[in-house]
Amino acid sequence: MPSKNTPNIARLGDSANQLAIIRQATADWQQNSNPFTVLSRRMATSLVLEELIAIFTEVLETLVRFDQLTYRHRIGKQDLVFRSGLGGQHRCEYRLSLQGEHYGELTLARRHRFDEVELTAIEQMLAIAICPIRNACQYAVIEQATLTDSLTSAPNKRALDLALSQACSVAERHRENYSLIICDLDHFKQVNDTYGHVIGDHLLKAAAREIELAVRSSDQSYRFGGEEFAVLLPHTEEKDAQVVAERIRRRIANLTVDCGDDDVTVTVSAGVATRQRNESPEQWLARADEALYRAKSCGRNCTSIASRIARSTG
Ligand SMILES: Nc1nc2c(ncn2[C@@H]2O[C@H](COP(=O)(O)OP(=O)(O)OP(=O)(O)O)[C@@H](O)[C@H]2O)c(=O)[nH]1
Repeated sequence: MPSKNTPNIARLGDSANQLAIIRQATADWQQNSNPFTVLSRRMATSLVLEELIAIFTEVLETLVRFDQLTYRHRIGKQDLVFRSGLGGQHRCEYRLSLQGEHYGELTLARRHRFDEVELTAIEQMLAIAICPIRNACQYAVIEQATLTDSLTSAPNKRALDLALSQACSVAERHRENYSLIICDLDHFKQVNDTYGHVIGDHLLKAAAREIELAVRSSDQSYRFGGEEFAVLLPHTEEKDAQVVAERIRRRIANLTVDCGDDDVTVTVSAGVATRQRNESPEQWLARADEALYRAKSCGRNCTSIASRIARSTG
């Protein structure tokens, strides 16, 4: 049953004439080539910030000439910069905000000044674009949150799953070496039991930071379980990944968290697996896990390398 605010065909009347009017109005709106209508129509088609900025740039260009458009925004840890064209010495800059929230900066540049009419046109276009841009920014925040561990701010298990399957495709296509390290803090239950969960959480955050500091910026670390971390290393063969795992292990062994009377320390065990040809993300992860299990069995605070599995090619 439609609510009292929902326009429905019955309330508009049953006449074929009224239906025709609605259909014609929709067709007019869809075919209208006025840049403002085109912009509002096209901006409603995406929730992806980069696509919206590309649409905005394309439609604005039909109205105002400019040499460069730059949009910048920071969402969480991510700096977004979208740029098209080459710059000029005259600029107009807009700080995009709506209801007190900031949604990035937009800069237009060209070799000669923007006049009053052009500035008005740009501002009217921005007035249309701001709501879709706000929606895309909020969507990106939510999307980022679903990929981020809330305690350590490291990417989470879901992010690792996506990265592993992407790494498998790239590794297969380009015959690249990709390695995976799985690290698990040793006897972490004892830390929680002895010092409490707050200290346990501090230690987890500190361990995540140490792992991040131990790897190159092209590598990515993840918290993928309670006290389990993973590092994905592109273009890295087994022996180099082992060096990184050992560096992580030493950094964590040197880590202390001050808890008043005591300095709490922890060690980590690590398993290293370099992806084999035709290996699925699950098989790769399972081999890294098996290596970790071996490191735990060997007394912990050490690194173990995954066994290679011979595969039939037939
Ligand atoms: N403080 C804190 N503890 C967590 C969190 N997630 C998991 N844990 C704890 O991590 C501990 C993991 O314990 P186990 O799986 O028995 O492993 P362990 O004690 O580290 O032993 P080994 O892995 O065999 O060396 C459990 O006590 C969990 O409660 C968290 O977010 N915060």
